[in-house]
Amino acid sequence: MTGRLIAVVGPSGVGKDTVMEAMAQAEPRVGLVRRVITRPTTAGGEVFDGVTVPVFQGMERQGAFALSWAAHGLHYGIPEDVDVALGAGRDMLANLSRGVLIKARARFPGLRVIALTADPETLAHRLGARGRETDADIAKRLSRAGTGLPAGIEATVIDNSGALEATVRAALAALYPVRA
Ligand SMILES: Nc1ncnc2c1ncn2[C@@H]1O[C@H](COP(=O)(O)OP(=O)(O)O)[C@@H](O)[C@H]1O
Ligand SMILES: O=P(O)(O)OC[C@H]1O[C@H](OP(=O)(O)OP(=O)(O)O)[C@H](O)[C@@H]1O
Repeated sequence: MTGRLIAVVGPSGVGKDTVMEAMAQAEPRVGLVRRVITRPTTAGGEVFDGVTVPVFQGMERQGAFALSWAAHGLHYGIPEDVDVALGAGRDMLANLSRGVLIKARARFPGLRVIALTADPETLAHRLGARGRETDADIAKRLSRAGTGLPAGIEATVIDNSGALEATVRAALAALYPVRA
Protein backbone atom coordinates (compact mmCIF):
# COMPACT_ATOMS: atom_id res chain seq x y z
CA MET A 1 0.00 0.00 0.00
CA THR A 2 1.19 3.54 -0.73
CA GLY A 3 2.30 5.61 2.25
CA ARG A 4 0.72 8.92 3.17
CA LEU A 5 2.36 12.33 3.31
CA ILE A 6 1.63 13.68 6.77
CA ALA A 7 2.02 17.43 7.07
CA VAL A 8 2.85 18.76 10.51
CA VAL A 9 1.99 22.45 10.71
CA GLY A 10 1.68 25.19 13.29
CA PRO A 11 3.42 28.34 14.48
CA SER A 12 7.15 28.59 14.93
CA GLY A 13 8.20 27.16 18.29
CA VAL A 14 5.08 25.05 18.73
CA GLY A 15 7.19 21.88 18.61
CA LYS A 16 6.74 20.52 15.06
CA ASP A 17 10.26 19.14 14.65
CA THR A 18 10.41 17.80 18.20
CA VAL A 19 7.05 16.05 17.86
CA MET A 20 7.94 14.63 14.42
CA GLU A 21 11.21 13.24 15.73
CA ALA A 22 9.50 11.62 18.71
CA MET A 23 6.77 10.15 16.49
CA ALA A 24 9.36 8.57 14.20
CA GLN A 25 11.18 7.12 17.19
CA ALA A 26 7.98 5.67 18.59
CA GLU A 27 6.45 4.32 15.38
CA PRO A 28 8.44 2.36 12.77
CA ARG A 29 5.84 2.95 10.06
CA VAL A 30 6.74 6.67 10.13
CA GLY A 31 9.69 8.29 8.31
CA LEU A 32 10.93 11.89 8.32
CA VAL A 33 11.20 14.03 5.19
CA ARG A 34 14.54 15.81 5.06
CA ARG A 35 13.91 19.34 3.80
CA VAL A 36 16.17 21.49 1.66
CA ILE A 37 16.50 24.94 3.29
CA THR A 38 18.58 28.02 2.49
CA ARG A 39 19.83 28.07 6.08
CA PRO A 40 23.37 27.27 7.22
CA THR A 41 23.53 23.64 8.36
CA THR A 42 25.32 24.84 11.49
CA ALA A 43 22.04 26.46 12.64
CA GLY A 44 21.05 23.27 14.44
CA GLY A 45 17.58 21.85 14.98
CA GLU A 46 16.13 19.34 12.51
CA VAL A 47 18.34 17.48 10.06
CA PHE A 48 18.07 19.32 6.73
CA ASP A 49 20.11 19.96 3.58
CA GLY A 50 21.43 23.51 3.71
CA VAL A 51 21.99 25.14 0.30
CA THR A 52 22.57 28.65 -1.04
CA VAL A 53 19.74 30.62 -2.67
CA PRO A 54 21.16 30.16 -6.22
CA VAL A 55 21.52 26.41 -5.67
CA PHE A 56 17.96 26.24 -4.31
CA GLN A 57 16.63 28.16 -7.32
CA GLY A 58 18.51 25.87 -9.69
CA MET A 59 17.04 22.81 -8.00
CA GLU A 60 13.59 24.35 -8.23
CA ARG A 61 14.01 24.95 -11.97
CA GLN A 62 15.13 21.37 -12.47
CA GLY A 63 12.01 20.04 -10.75
CA ALA A 64 13.87 18.71 -7.71
CA PHE A 65 11.03 19.65 -5.35
CA ALA A 66 7.57 18.19 -4.87
CA LEU A 67 6.74 21.38 -2.97
CA SER A 68 8.62 24.58 -2.28
CA TRP A 69 7.82 27.83 -0.50
CA ALA A 70 9.39 30.84 1.17
CA ALA A 71 8.94 31.94 4.80
CA HIS A 72 10.98 33.68 7.48
CA GLY A 73 13.28 34.99 4.72
CA LEU A 74 14.24 31.40 3.82
CA HIS A 75 13.41 29.02 0.97
CA TYR A 76 12.16 25.53 1.82
CA GLY A 77 11.78 22.49 -0.43
CA ILE A 78 10.40 18.98 -0.09
CA PRO A 79 12.51 16.74 -2.35
CA GLU A 80 10.49 15.04 -5.06
CA ASP A 81 12.10 11.70 -4.19
CA VAL A 82 9.77 11.54 -1.17
CA ASP A 83 7.69 9.58 -3.70
CA VAL A 84 10.14 6.68 -3.41
CA ALA A 85 9.53 6.28 0.33
CA LEU A 86 5.78 6.76 -0.13
CA GLY A 87 5.80 4.18 -2.93
CA ALA A 88 7.52 1.74 -0.58
CA GLY A 89 4.56 2.14 1.80
CA ARG A 90 6.20 4.43 4.34
CA ASP A 91 4.14 7.23 5.94
CA MET A 92 6.32 10.34 5.71
CA LEU A 93 6.16 13.31 8.10
CA ALA A 94 6.97 16.74 6.70
CA ASN A 95 7.14 20.10 8.45
CA LEU A 96 5.14 22.32 6.05
CA SER A 97 3.98 25.92 5.90
CA ARG A 98 0.28 26.35 6.45
CA GLY A 99 0.38 28.41 3.27
CA VAL A 100 1.40 25.46 1.10
CA LEU A 101 -1.29 22.99 2.22
CA ILE A 102 -3.64 23.48 -0.73
CA LYS A 103 -0.78 22.76 -3.14
CA ALA A 104 0.31 19.85 -0.95
CA ARG A 105 -3.15 18.29 -1.14
CA ALA A 106 -3.10 18.51 -4.94
CA ARG A 107 0.37 16.93 -5.13
CA PHE A 108 -0.28 14.29 -2.43
CA PRO A 109 -3.94 13.19 -2.65
CA GLY A 110 -3.83 11.09 0.56
CA LEU A 111 -2.43 14.06 2.53
CA ARG A 112 -3.05 14.08 6.28
CA VAL A 113 -2.55 17.23 8.33
CA ILE A 114 -1.58 17.45 11.99
CA ALA A 115 -1.94 21.01 13.26
CA LEU A 116 -0.12 21.72 16.51
CA THR A 117 -1.10 24.59 18.78
CA ALA A 118 0.26 26.06 22.00
CA ASP A 119 -0.63 29.11 24.06
CA PRO A 120 1.26 32.33 23.18
CA GLU A 121 3.38 32.40 26.38
CA THR A 122 4.54 28.85 25.72
CA LEU A 123 5.49 29.72 22.13
CA ALA A 124 7.50 32.76 23.19
CA HIS A 125 9.26 30.80 25.90
CA ARG A 126 10.12 27.89 23.59
CA LEU A 127 11.48 30.10 20.82
CA GLY A 128 13.70 31.90 23.32
CA ALA A 129 14.92 28.64 24.85
CA ARG A 130 15.65 27.14 21.41
CA GLY A 131 18.20 29.90 20.86
CA ARG A 132 18.35 29.56 17.05
CA GLU A 133 16.90 32.97 16.15
CA THR A 134 17.65 36.55 17.14
CA ASP A 135 15.09 38.45 19.24
CA ALA A 136 13.97 40.31 16.11
CA ASP A 137 13.45 37.03 14.25
CA ILE A 138 11.54 35.61 17.20
CA ALA A 139 9.24 38.64 17.23
CA LYS A 140 8.53 38.16 13.52
CA ARG A 141 7.83 34.46 14.01
CA LEU A 142 5.44 35.18 16.87
CA SER A 143 3.59 37.67 14.70
CA ARG A 144 2.70 34.81 12.30
CA ALA A 145 1.48 32.58 15.10
CA GLY A 146 -2.19 33.44 14.63
CA THR A 147 -2.25 32.28 10.99
CA GLY A 148 -5.08 29.82 10.52
CA LEU A 149 -5.37 26.83 8.24
CA PRO A 150 -6.52 27.48 4.66
CA ALA A 151 -10.28 27.08 4.18
CA GLY A 152 -11.28 23.52 3.36
CA ILE A 153 -8.21 21.87 4.85
CA GLU A 154 -9.11 19.20 7.38
CA ALA A 155 -6.65 18.64 10.19
CA THR A 156 -6.19 16.80 13.44
CA VAL A 157 -5.61 19.68 15.86
CA ILE A 158 -3.47 18.83 18.89
CA ASP A 159 -2.49 21.18 21.72
CA ASN A 160 1.25 20.76 22.38
CA SER A 161 1.34 23.12 25.39
CA GLY A 162 1.67 20.11 27.69
CA ALA A 163 3.82 16.99 27.75
CA LEU A 164 5.47 15.85 24.51
CA GLU A 165 4.44 12.23 25.18
CA ALA A 166 0.76 13.20 25.25
CA THR A 167 1.05 14.96 21.88
CA VAL A 168 2.87 12.02 20.31
CA ARG A 169 0.27 9.59 21.62
CA ALA A 170 -2.60 11.71 20.26
CA ALA A 171 -0.96 12.14 16.86
CA LEU A 172 -0.20 8.44 16.45
CA ALA A 173 -3.69 7.50 17.61
CA ALA A 174 -5.15 9.76 14.92
CA LEU A 175 -2.94 8.24 12.21
CA TYR A 176 -3.17 4.61 13.31
CA PRO A 177 -6.55 4.04 14.90
CA VAL A 178 -6.71 0.69 16.63
CA ARG A 179 -9.51 -1.39 15.21
CA ALA A 180 -11.73 -3.12 17.72
N1 LIG B 1 5.67 19.33 24.50
C1 LIG B 1 6.79 20.05 24.73
N2 LIG B 1 7.14 20.34 26.00
C2 LIG B 1 8.25 21.09 26.26
N3 LIG B 1 9.07 21.60 25.31
C3 LIG B 1 8.77 21.33 24.02
C4 LIG B 1 7.63 20.55 23.67
N4 LIG B 1 7.59 20.48 22.31
C5 LIG B 1 8.66 21.17 21.86
N5 LIG B 1 9.37 21.69 22.87
C6 LIG B 1 10.59 22.55 22.79
O1 LIG B 1 10.19 23.78 22.14
C7 LIG B 1 11.23 24.28 21.29
C8 LIG B 1 10.69 24.49 19.89
O2 LIG B 1 10.43 23.22 19.31
P1 LIG B 1 10.65 22.93 17.77
O3 LIG B 1 10.42 21.48 17.58
O4 LIG B 1 11.93 23.52 17.30
O5 LIG B 1 9.41 23.76 17.16
P2 LIG B 1 9.01 24.12 15.66
O6 LIG B 1 9.66 23.10 14.77
O7 LIG B 1 7.52 24.04 15.63
O8 LIG B 1 9.47 25.53 15.45
C9 LIG B 1 12.38 23.28 21.36
O9 LIG B 1 13.35 23.76 22.27
C10 LIG B 1 11.70 22.00 21.88
O10 LIG B 1 12.59 21.21 22.64
O1 LIG C 1 3.50 29.64 6.91
P1 LIG C 1 3.66 29.12 8.30
O2 LIG C 1 2.69 28.01 8.62
O3 LIG C 1 3.70 30.19 9.35
O4 LIG C 1 5.08 28.41 8.33
C1 LIG C 1 6.22 29.11 7.96
C2 LIG C 1 7.44 28.27 8.05
O5 LIG C 1 7.69 27.94 9.43
C3 LIG C 1 8.11 26.64 9.50
O6 LIG C 1 9.47 26.65 9.18
P2 LIG C 1 10.65 26.27 10.11
O7 LIG C 1 10.51 24.83 10.45
O8 LIG C 1 11.93 26.74 9.55
O9 LIG C 1 10.45 27.19 11.35
P3 LIG C 1 10.17 26.77 12.80
O10 LIG C 1 11.07 25.58 13.11
O11 LIG C 1 10.55 27.99 13.55
O12 LIG C 1 8.71 26.46 12.82
C4 LIG C 1 7.27 25.97 8.44
O13 LIG C 1 7.83 24.75 8.10
C5 LIG C 1 7.33 26.94 7.32
O14 LIG C 1 8.47 26.77 6.52
